[in-house]
This record gives sequence, C-alpha cells and structure tokens, in this order.
Amino acid sequence: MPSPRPLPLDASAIHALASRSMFHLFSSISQGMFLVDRTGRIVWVNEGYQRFLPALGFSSVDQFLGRMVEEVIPNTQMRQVLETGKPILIDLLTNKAGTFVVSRIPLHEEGEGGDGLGEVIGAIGIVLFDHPETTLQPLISKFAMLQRDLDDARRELAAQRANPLLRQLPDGQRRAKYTFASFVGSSPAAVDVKRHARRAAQSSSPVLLLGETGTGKELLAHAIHTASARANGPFVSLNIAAVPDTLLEAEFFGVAPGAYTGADRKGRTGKFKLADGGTLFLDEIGDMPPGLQAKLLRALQEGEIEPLGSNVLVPFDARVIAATSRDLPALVREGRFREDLYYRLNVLPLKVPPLRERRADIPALVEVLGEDMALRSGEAPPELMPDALALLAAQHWRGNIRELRNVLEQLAMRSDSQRIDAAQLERIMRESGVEQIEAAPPAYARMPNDEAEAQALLLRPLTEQVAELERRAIAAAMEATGGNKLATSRLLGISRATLYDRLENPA
Ligand SMILES: Nc1ncnc2c1ncn2[C@@H]1O[C@H](COP(=O)(O)OP(=O)(O)OP(=O)(O)O)[C@@H](O)[C@H]1O
Repeated sequence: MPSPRPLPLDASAIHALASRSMFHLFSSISQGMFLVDRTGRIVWVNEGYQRFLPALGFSSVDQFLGRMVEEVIPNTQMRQVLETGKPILIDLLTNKAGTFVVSRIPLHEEGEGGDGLGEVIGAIGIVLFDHPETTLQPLISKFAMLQRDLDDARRELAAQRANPLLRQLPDGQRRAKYTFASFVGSSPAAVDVKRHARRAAQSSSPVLLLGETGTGKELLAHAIHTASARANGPFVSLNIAAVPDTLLEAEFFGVAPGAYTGADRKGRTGKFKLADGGTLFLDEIGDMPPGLQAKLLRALQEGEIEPLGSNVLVPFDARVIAATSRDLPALVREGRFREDLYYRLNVLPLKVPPLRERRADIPALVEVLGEDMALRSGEAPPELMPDALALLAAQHWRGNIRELRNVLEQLAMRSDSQRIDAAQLERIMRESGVEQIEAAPPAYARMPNDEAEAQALLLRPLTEQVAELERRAIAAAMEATGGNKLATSRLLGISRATLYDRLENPA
C-alpha cells in the first residue's frame, strides 16, 4: 500500500483561511448573522442583522449585545445547539419580526478527538432568507399542500370518531367529510346557497358549483353527497387541474389489465368506477382538455365508460358534481368548453357567493376557524377586538375563506398578545404578505367635512355626481342586505339584471 503523502506545510494555514472566508462569505450573502458565546450571550451582530432589531423591539445594537439569546430572539433554538453541539442546518423561525429561514452552527474549540472538535465555545446564527413566503414560494406551496392533506386526514378521522354512521364503508373506500352544518354562515347569501344545495341533494341530476376559489365549493359537494340518497356510497373527488392531461383519461375511466407493460400491467380502476353507488366530484372542470370533454360527455349521456385499452363498455352509477372557479359560459363562448357538455353539467347550477358578498358571516367564520385551529394546536385562538373584525370585514378576500383561515393562522403565530386590535391585525397582515389591505368599499367616501366642501362637491359635472350617488346607494344596500342581490335590487327598485350590470361595470 502506498504510504500517505505528507501534507503541504501550509495545510493548516489554508484550513484557517478557508474557515475565515466561509465566515465572511456567509456574513455577506446572508440576510444577517450573529454570534453567541458559550453561555448564550449575544456577542456580535453583523450589519445585515441590525435591520431586524427594531422589529424585535430594540432601537440600538448596544441594547441587543450582551443579552441572553432567548431573551431577545423569541422562539430561537440556539440554546439547543449550544447544549448538544449539533448544528441545525436549516429551520423556519417565526416570531414577532416575521418568518425566516435560519441556520444555527455551533463553534467548537480545537480538540484532540478524531473529529478535531473540542468543547462548544459559542454558536453562529444565520438568517438565510427573510420573507420566505416569496423567496421560497415553490417549497412553501408544496408544504401548504401537504399540510392541507394532513389537516383533511385529521378532520376525516375526527368526523369518523364523532359519527359512526360514516364508518359504514368498507376500508379503502372514500367518504364525505362535511355536512351542511360544516358550511358556516347565516347571511342571506349563505342561507340561500345552502337552501339550493339541500334541494340539489334530493335530486340525482348533475350539480354544477360555480364560485371563486376558496368559497366552499368542495365543502358543499361533500355536504350534498352526505345529504343525498347516496350518503352511504363513496365520495370520490378528482381535481382536473392537478392531473397532467396525458394521465386524465386513465384517471377518469381506468386502464384495462394488460393495456400497458410495467407497473400498470394489472390495470387500474378509474374514478368513475371507484365512485360507483356514490358521488364523483370533478373539481376545476373548466380546465378539462378538449379531447376528454367529448369522452366525458359520452360517458354522462350513456352511463357507460370504456377503460383504456379495453374496447368494452362498462356501466357505472355515479352522481356527478362538477365545480369551477372559471367563467364557464365565457369559456363556452370562446369555444374552449363544449356547449353540449356545459348543458349536460349545468342541470342544477349553484352559485357559491364570495366572502365579500357575505361579510356578515365573517365573525362566525372567525370563531369556527379559530376553534378548529385551536383543536389542532392545543392553544387558545386569538380573540379579535371589534375594530379588528371590522377591518377583516372590509377586506376584498380574493382567496375567500381559505385566505381568511390563512390570516388567522398568521395571527396565531405572530401576535404577542391574546387580544388583537385593528392596528396589530393590519401590521401582521402586511408583514406576512397575506393580502394587500384594501379599504372598505368607499360607500361614503365623498362625504363633505364642512359647508365649503359640500358646496364644492355640488359644483361638479352632474354625471359624475349621479354616478357617485349610484355607487354609494348600491354599496349601502348591498351592505344592508348582507350581499343578497335580489333583496338589494328590490330595495333600490331596479331589476336584478341592472344591479348585476352596475356591479360588474360600476359607473
Ligand atoms: N362556509 C364555510 N364554513 C366553514 N368553512 C368553510 C366554508 N367555506 C369554505 N370553508 C373552508 O375553506 C376552505 C376552502 O374551501 P373549499 O376547498 O371547499 O373551497 P373551493 O371553493 O372548493 O376552493 P377551490 O376552488 O380553490 O378548490 C376549506 O378549508 C373549507 O373547509
């Protein structure tokens, strides 16, 4: 065996230089860095880190230096690194300064052991990224999706424990998770949609749920199934947008044994067949590729499917509930969605109202979502003061209930106190980038402050004044009726069509 070659004389100098360069490299490319000594006392912060100090409650570095790390950085795990001597190479840290991707590395004395590491003499804390919600968006979306699946699984388990009737399906079959009671809301718009959905549950025709993302379409689909004669059958859902076009046909109709080689040799059961005797929920139906639209139409008309590679028609018995957040009639007009399929699905259309049309439900939703979160985390949900609730009610809520839930989760994570007022809420929403705060609809925005201003407002073009009055009247009536458009149009003495037109094209 060749004898080991002697190390160059400057090897240890190179090693020392490498350590120093790494330290400087991290200090310059990271968002911030600090050092603690063996007792956990902050002994140094770099320039980058200093910009986090105000959010942590310090106006100068001098106030920060010399303090114990857990006293000044809430939720830090630095103590664990000092005690175990083991690094935490990547972690998410959330505290009142925000959410950060951080790294914590112990510093060892030189030692005699095989690894050359002696006692821990301190540690380095590195903020790799701040605002991970934007910098790490792809990772976070994936994490959020996994978290949602986990939440769903937990909710399903809890529902099964609470309602033994839902356990009747053999193992491996899917059940509905929600009932109409799960759809929180007593505003006229919410009551209206639940009334129509209950009626749809009594029928066996296809249902089409239309509404923005996060308005509760999937929840309603579950509830319709649970209230229908098929409640004891499976509830099978398929998110069309989430499956690559090339795999959709197999997902829908299944694959006959022997059609493919390899893993799929044995064949695969499609969702239509899995939903036999129950309900098939087709989410994001507007994203259906054109080729498959024709096949879906045929299946719905004939009540039969043809698994890939089989040449045999197999009857199925599933009730279809479809949903989309897209403007399906517009897709039909543009030739991107088959008109005949649209009419086939649109037998019982249900428009699920966005949250901003049922602002009156926000306090009840906050309570129910907060309780649900508390059940999972074991911590009491934050209590929102009236001005904070009013601020929530004024949001646009592009992501509807899902977005509201997200805001509440951020509140629970980031707030220092149990009672949240509007100022705190506004800060946390802004910091967490959850939603750009939009002011309440300016129903009374142009109310004059004094006589002179009142006079000036009157001396503007009449068309402008009339248009403004119209906007204010519609906003006030929508607010008074909790967003119920029929009631609003009656109150204002205009037709529903005129109201829709004014809402879509404000004067
Ligand atoms: N009225 C409601 N009461 C309580 N929770 C609700 C209500 N509506 C929706 N949610 C909750 O909000 C979240 C989003 O709802 P859901 O998935 O049903 O919306 P969706 O309209 O199907 O959204 P997408 O179009 O993005 O799939 C879910 O966690 C759901 O439980």
